[in-house]
Amino acid sequence: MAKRGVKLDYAYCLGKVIGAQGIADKELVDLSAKVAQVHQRLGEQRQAGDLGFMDLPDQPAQLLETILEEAARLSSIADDLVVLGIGGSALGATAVDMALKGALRYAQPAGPGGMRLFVADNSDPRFFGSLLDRVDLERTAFAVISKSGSTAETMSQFLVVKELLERRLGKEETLRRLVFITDPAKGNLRLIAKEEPVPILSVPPNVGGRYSVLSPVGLLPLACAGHDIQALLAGAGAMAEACASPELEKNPAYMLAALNYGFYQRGRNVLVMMPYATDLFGLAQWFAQLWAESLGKAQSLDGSTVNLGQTPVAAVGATDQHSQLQLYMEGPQDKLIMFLTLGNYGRDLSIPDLYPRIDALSYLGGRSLAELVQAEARATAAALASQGRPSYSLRLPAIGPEVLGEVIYLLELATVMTGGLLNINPLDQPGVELSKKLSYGLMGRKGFEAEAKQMRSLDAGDQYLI
Ligand SMILES: O=P(O)(O)OC[C@H]1O[C@](O)(CO)[C@@H](O)[C@@H]1O
Repeated sequence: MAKRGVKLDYAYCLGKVIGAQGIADKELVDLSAKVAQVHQRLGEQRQAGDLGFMDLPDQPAQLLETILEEAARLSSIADDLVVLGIGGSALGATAVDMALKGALRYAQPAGPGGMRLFVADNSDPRFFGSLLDRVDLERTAFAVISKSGSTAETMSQFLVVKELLERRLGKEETLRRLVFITDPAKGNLRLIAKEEPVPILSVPPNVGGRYSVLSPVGLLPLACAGHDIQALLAGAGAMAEACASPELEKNPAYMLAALNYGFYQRGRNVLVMMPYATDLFGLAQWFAQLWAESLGKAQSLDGSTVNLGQTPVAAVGATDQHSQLQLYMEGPQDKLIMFLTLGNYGRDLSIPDLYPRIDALSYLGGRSLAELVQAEARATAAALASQGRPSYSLRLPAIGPEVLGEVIYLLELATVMTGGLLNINPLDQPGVELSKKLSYGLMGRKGFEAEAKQMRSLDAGDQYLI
């Protein structure tokens, strides 16, 4: 069995530790039976080819070769890679790049460590325009990532960039700076690539956007940025092995799902992911999409209206101890906290003892910042537990590609298991369609005249206060 580093500590979820708000032994037994049933269903779905994300740790060597070759080609002609993509086509690459290169990664010059990765996941012209102003177009490549090939934000950015590049560099040089990642058979990017020779990689059809970070969607940008994508996949593979058992007590993804589900049933409608590392904030944002789009559903699998879902919140420790913790400690008993802690920060700064006569400072002297932030993580979980407020911790030995692969796979499988426990479909997202269609109507897209009309009737009119 491959070596694994991530551990799940759930002591502060248990009734015997935190009292009546915690999960009792008997409940765990009941949850265990439910999990075993869903495990069987997931097995059938996997057999039917519906759970493509579970196969991503074991991708064909040939595909990885192709990804690495394309990354080498792009980095030979450009210093920066701009991803044009949104949602699941953006958040995974951001999460891993931010974790591995640091939240301040844009401040680093591009160099032997790989290309700088910019993820332009918004059609906001102020943001996108200033990004285009800052990069050197001659030394910038663009990865257009859209499974559907029709997402308005991504496709409009592509049109802007294509025209800009062509005007500046001509058609041939423009095409050299592009790569498409999309569905293997359909969509507008496929159509365009038939006419214009742009390299194109496929998103497996059975892998939805938010489960796609370990497919070319995440792997190509990450390889361009110089990250070890094989190590990322190896970590995911090790976690997949560790999550093979149908037994709750032997399967960390299932335990995570059971805890989230158990607490949701008890009215904990909010799940806060709070890594104690600024560089992991992108991971918390990636998880927010995974959890929200997968579990926020109107209908159960039997067709009845249920309107379920636990609201994910992305927080970061210790920063949000001084922003949100007051609410978590004393606000409604509707939250469950998932901490991510680090055994090793990869670097440390010792705190000098500059004022030995000031007690409120001298205790810090001789300690280190890693000791402080680790103590704060422990203290926050303990403080919450003392008020009967549950939390669990994913303990990461350090930040590295293997560990991130483990966490990604763990959370994806936990999400699908939670969907099974809730008896909803965690793989679709019907609720995002209406606003897309109404936007098409507003923007005058052919075929959406009815939506334009609907929009006029829905427009409530303006009621200004000032
Ligand atoms: O990759 P695409 O097709 O551009 O979709 C981007 C995102 O849009 C959504 O469909 C929701 O609007 C997500 O599920 C998806 O990750």
